[in-house]
Amino acid sequence: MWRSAARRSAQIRRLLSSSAPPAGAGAAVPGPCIVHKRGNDILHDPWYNKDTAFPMTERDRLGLRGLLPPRVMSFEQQYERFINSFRSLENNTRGAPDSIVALAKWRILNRLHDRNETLYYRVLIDNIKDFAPIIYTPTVGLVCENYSGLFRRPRGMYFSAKDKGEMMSMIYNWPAEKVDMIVVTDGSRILGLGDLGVQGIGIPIGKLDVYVAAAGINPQKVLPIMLDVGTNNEKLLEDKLYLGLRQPRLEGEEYLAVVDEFMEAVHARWPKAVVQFEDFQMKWAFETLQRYRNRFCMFNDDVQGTAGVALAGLLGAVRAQGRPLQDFPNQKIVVVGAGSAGIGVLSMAKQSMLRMPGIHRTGEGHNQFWVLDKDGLITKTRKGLDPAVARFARGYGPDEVPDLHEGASLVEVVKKVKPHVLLGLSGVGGIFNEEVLKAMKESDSPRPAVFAMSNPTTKAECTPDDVFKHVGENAIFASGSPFSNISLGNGKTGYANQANNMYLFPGIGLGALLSGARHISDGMLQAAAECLASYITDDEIRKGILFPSVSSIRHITAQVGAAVVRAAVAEDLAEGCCDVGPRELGSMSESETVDYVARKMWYPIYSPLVSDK
Ligand SMILES: NC(=O)C1=CN([C@@H]2O[C@H](COP(=O)(O)OP(=O)(O)OC[C@H]3O[C@@H](n4cnc5c(N)ncnc54)[C@H](O)[C@@H]3O)[C@@H](O)[C@H]2O)C=CC1
Ligand SMILES: CC(=O)C(=O)O
Ligand SMILES: [Mg+2]
Repeated sequence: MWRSAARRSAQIRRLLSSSAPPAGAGAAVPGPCIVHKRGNDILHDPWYNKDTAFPMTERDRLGLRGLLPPRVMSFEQQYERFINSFRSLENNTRGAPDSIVALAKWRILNRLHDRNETLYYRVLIDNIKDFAPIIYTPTVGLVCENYSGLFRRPRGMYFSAKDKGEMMSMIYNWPAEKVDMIVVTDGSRILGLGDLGVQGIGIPIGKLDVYVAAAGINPQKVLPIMLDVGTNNEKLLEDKLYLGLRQPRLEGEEYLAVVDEFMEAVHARWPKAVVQFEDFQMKWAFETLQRYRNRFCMFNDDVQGTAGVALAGLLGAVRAQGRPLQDFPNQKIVVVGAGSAGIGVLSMAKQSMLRMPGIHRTGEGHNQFWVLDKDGLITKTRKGLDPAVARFARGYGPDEVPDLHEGASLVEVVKKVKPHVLLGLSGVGGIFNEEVLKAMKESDSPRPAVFAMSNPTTKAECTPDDVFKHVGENAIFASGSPFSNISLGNGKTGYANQANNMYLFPGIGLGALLSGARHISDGMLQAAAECLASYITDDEIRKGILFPSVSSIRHITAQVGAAVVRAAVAEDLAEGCCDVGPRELGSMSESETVDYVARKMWYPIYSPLVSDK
C-alpha cells in the first residue's frame, strides 16, 4: 500500500509543479474568456481584473484605455511587487503584538483578493505554507472575532431567519451561472471560539480559499454562505456594530425549516453543487448530516473530514511504533472532547478497527477508547447521554480494568490507562498540562502520541515544546493549527505535524464533484482517509512525521480526489461530470484517475478577455 502511494505521489509531483500550470489546465495559451461588461466595470471585478497587466490590445478592446497608467506590467512583475510589499510589511511589523501583525497580513491579502483574484490565488498557491495560517487557522479565527469591525465589502451570500420564504428567489441573486462548491455555516461553533453568529462567515471564505488553492476549484464557482439564525452570544447581541440578526438563535423546527429551505434553493439552482457543512454546533451538525446526506451531495467537515485526518494520524502512530497496522485495534486511545469532531473521530476509528482482520475482539463491544468531556470520563452511568456518545461510554463496574469512575479527571485517566494516544478535540487551550503530559511519559507505547487538534492556536490543548519536554523526545506530536518544529539538540528535530481537516476536505469535495456523486458515502470518506494515511513513507513515519507538508497540498488533494472518485464509481454512486460519464470514469486506471483529477484543477493564469458589450 505504501509503495504504490509513493509512486502515485511522484507521478502527481510531475503533473503539478507549483511553479507551472498543470498540463491541460488552461496551460500556456489559455482560451479567451467572454465578459459581459466593459471599462471600469471590468477593473472593479476581481474575477476579470488584471490591474496594470492588461495589454494595450485588450485596453482598446475593453474600453480601458486611459483608465490605467500607461506602462504594461507582466504577471511576474505584479507577483514580485506583491511579494515585496508583503515582505516589507513583515519587516516593518517585527516586534509588534502577534494579533496586530496577523491582521495586517490578512488585510494585505484580503485587499488583493478583493481586487484581482488571479494574482491572489497564484500567490496563495505558490506560498500556501506561509499564507494558509493567514487565510485559514489561526488568523481566520481572529478575523471572525473582529469581523464586524473589519467588514469593508461583502463576500458570499447571507440567508437569515428573516428571509424565510424568499430563499428560492434570493439564490438567483448570486451572479455566477454555475456553482460547484459551497461551504455553509450557521456560525454556532466557530473553531474553538464558540458562537460568533454572522461573523463566522470568515470560515466558509477561508475554507473555500483552501479549495481553490488545494483542489483547484475555479474561484468563480465557489460560494461561501452564512445562515444567520441569530446568536446566543450576549456580547455580540449588545455590540452596536454587530452585523447579524440581533435575536437569539432559532431552535427546533424553526431552525430546521430555515436550513431545509436553503438546501432546497441551492439544489434547485445548482443540483450538482457539493455542499460542505462547517462549524455547526454538535446537535445541528449530526442532525443536518443525517437529514441531508442521502438526499444531497453534502458532508460535514468537522464530523467526517476531521475523522479521516485523525484516523490517518492514528494509523501513523501505530506505524511509528514499528507495529503492523493490524495492531490498531489494540491501541489505547484517550479522546478529550465528545463533540461533533471527537465523536466523528471515534466513530471512524471504531469502524476501521472493526474491519481489521485476525484480532481477538468482541465486535461492537470492543472499546479501546476512553472519552472525556467537560464533566470528565464518560461512563455508562452518565445520565442523559446522547446515543452517539453512549456508544463510547466505559462500562465501569468492579470488573473493568483499570479501575476508574464516572467523571474521572484527565490526569487520573492518563495515569491509569497509560494510553498510546492522547487526542484533544475539546476547544480548551492548555488542558494537556505538565501533569497530564508527564503522565503520558508512562504510556505503554514506545512512541506516545499527543494530538492537540483544537483550533485556533490559543485553543490547542498543548504545544510541541510542552510535549517534547515532558513526554520525551520519542513522542509524536500533531496539532490542528500550525506550530514550528522543535530543535531537540544533537541535530534532532521534534516534528510539529499539522493534523487539520484541510488535508482531506478539498479532496473529498473535488472527488465528489468530478465523479458527479449522488451523495457522499462512508466508503468515499474511508478511501480519502486511507489515501492520506498511505501518503507518508516509513522513513518519514520513523522520524515522527505523520502528515505531509502543507506545501504539497495540491499533490495530496489530487490523490485524495482520485481515491474518492474511484470509491464513488465502485459504489455505483458516480453520475459523471461534464463530458466524462460514469462508464468512462469506471474504465480509468488508478493513475489515469489521478491524471484526470489533476487536469481538471483550475490554475490562475490571465485569460484573454473579450467583451460582448
Ligand atoms: N484539527 C481539525 O481539523 C479540527 C479541529 N476541531 C477543533 O475541535 C474543537 C472541538 O470541536 P467540536 O467537537 O465541533 O466542538 P463541540 O463543542 O461539539 O465539542 C467540544 C467538546 O469538548 C468538551 N469539553 C469542553 N471542555 C472540556 C474540558 N475542560 N475537558 C474535557 N472536555 C471538554 C465538551 O464537553 C464537548 O464534548 C474545536 O476547537 C475545533 O476547532 C474541529 C474540527 C476539525
Ligand atoms: C479545522 C476545523 O474545521 C475546525 O477547527 O473547526
Ligand atoms: Mg470546522
